[in-house]
Amino acid sequence: MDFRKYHALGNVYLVVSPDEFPDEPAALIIKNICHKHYGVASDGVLIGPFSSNVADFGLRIFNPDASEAEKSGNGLRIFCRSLWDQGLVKDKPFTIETKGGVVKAQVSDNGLRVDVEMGKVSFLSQDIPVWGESREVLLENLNVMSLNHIYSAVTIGNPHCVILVESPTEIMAKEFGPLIETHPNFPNRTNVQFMQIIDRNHIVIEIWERGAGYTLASGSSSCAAAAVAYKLGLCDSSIKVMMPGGQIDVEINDDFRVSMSGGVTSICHGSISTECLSQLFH
Ligand SMILES: N[C@@H](CCC[C@H](N)C(=O)O)C(=O)O
Repeated sequence: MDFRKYHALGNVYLVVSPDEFPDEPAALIIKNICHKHYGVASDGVLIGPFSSNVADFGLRIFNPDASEAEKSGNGLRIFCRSLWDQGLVKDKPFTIETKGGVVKAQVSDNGLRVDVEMGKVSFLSQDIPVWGESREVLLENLNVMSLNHIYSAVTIGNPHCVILVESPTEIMAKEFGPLIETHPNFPNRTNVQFMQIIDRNHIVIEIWERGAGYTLASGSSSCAAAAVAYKLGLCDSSIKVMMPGGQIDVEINDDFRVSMSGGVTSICHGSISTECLSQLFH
């Protein structure tokens, strides 16, 4: 199975052609591919381009636990870069269909930078989803390990739970992230961000990703956290999101449509052996 490996600020994805998957991708194969010891080491697998009736290209996004994500910001930027590397796009805007909606993207700086209009965020419980009556989920209480967290929830196609803290740490994300990801409030599980407001245009986040665990950066998490900061009146509409892996620039317009811009780096191309794909290691 041939793959292209990229990272976006340390968030690693493999891009694989749909031709490599004549059937529905098996969970074992996705898990093996992503495994850091038994596979190629990746935060997810991007399968595409598919043909699409509503966009220029179609994309499916898989987490390392083999769950399918509706959207991924870094995944999308990486997929755009792989299209550019294959000569399928140039420097003009184009569209991509994901399970979480159609996005518009543009590659620039000789493939090194990609901008994506990620779509409109919603804070409504039924859209995210979060259990309970219909409401915008802003500054609610979440009790985890006898500690009360104040969280806001948002979807940009995939679900996010943003928690305001004074100083986010990796330990915080790793300790509380898995418990919040699977908290009964979130029927589809959730991505989790611990967010510090630096000033009106800068935030810091630490991330725990649904189905992937601790990651150095996340595009949809950046958009979600920035949208919450803007919604709560803590930041302006132009926000630099700083993560352990680097920075993503997010713009939010008046009707909460969110765009992001950031770097993508090619790591390698390769081929995964059949024996690696099919053995049960874990
Ligand atoms: N790394 C991603 C998010 C990938 C999907 C996520 N784990 C989910 O299940 O929603 C990003 O850059 O957005």
